[in-house]
Amino acid sequence: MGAVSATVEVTDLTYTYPGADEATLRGVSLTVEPGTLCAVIGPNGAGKTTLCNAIRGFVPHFYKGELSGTVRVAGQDVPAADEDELARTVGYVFQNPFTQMSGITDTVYDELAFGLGNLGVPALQIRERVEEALERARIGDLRDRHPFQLSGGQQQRVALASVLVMDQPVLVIDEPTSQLDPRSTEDVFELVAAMKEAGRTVVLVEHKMSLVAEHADQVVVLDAGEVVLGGTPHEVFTDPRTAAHGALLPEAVELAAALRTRGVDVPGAPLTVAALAAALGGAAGGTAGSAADGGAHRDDGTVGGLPRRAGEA
Ligand SMILES: Nc1ncnc2c1ncn2[C@@H]1O[C@H](COP(=O)(O)OP(=O)(O)OP(=O)(O)O)[C@@H](O)[C@H]1O
Repeated sequence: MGAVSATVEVTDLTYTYPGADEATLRGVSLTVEPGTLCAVIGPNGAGKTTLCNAIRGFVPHFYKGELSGTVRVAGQDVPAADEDELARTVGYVFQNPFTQMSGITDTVYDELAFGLGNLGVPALQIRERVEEALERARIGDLRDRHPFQLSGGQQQRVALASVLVMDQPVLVIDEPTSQLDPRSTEDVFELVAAMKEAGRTVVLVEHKMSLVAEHADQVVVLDAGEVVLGGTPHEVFTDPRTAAHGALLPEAVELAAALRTRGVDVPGAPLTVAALAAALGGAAGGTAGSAADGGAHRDDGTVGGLPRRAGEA
């Protein structure tokens, strides 16, 4: 698949829902480079979903309201862009995979083919792309199942595969794992990581901060519609202002703080449990991945089933 690389650029974005007294987003600016993952975190009601909707054009195309500032994706001015054009550039996966199913297909295979058919992609190409997406999302065994008769975790993988198959360069993913068990959560993140490694630009809202610490290149903290902090996971999660703004912290950061208050010397600033274990001198899962990345890399020389980039350890 050959998704072109695309930058997401939000500049001084202020947005007010129709009829609302106050703006939900206030002067938000962020840049997400191609092939990187930006996690948007912050307390409930901070405006994270609204920001996702601004990047995929639902704000203001669908919700209307008043918007100022700019949102650009792959050079396109999102509020002015044609919706079909945007659909080719931005894929999205939201919390409830059930609502993302088209509702008019009888099999997972047809569900994946549906969007491509709408775009007028030739049948042979559709077949090739669907087969590839089934394989990458490791849902080949579900191909003949009805999309509505799958578990939540299976549906979320199908939702991600139906984005993967469209080959959009930008993905907006809003709390994809909130309804999933730990195993399905891991599966979904493996796929998200693989999409990033394949060069896609990812904007992710996620409340599980250990996953954010492991996968994000950049973390943006939203509070009451404003970007109050931003930086690498290390910068954001070691900054005391993050928790003060009502954002959650990775469990390893909480654990390290608790251990320190009990007089345990925890060297460095471990963000993942694996890194914490390594810092404490324990077994951190052998040699799979560095302590800093929490062992996200697999031992078989691939990342989520895709080859590692050249030069990657
Ligand atoms: N369609 C809408 N019309 C009017 N106000 C809305 C609409 N959708 C969201 N809001 C308001 O915008 C604010 C931000 O909501 P948003 O869902 O973007 O926050 P969030 O950070 O994603 O929250 P959560 O973590 O709870 O999902 C809230 O005050 C919410 O009530």
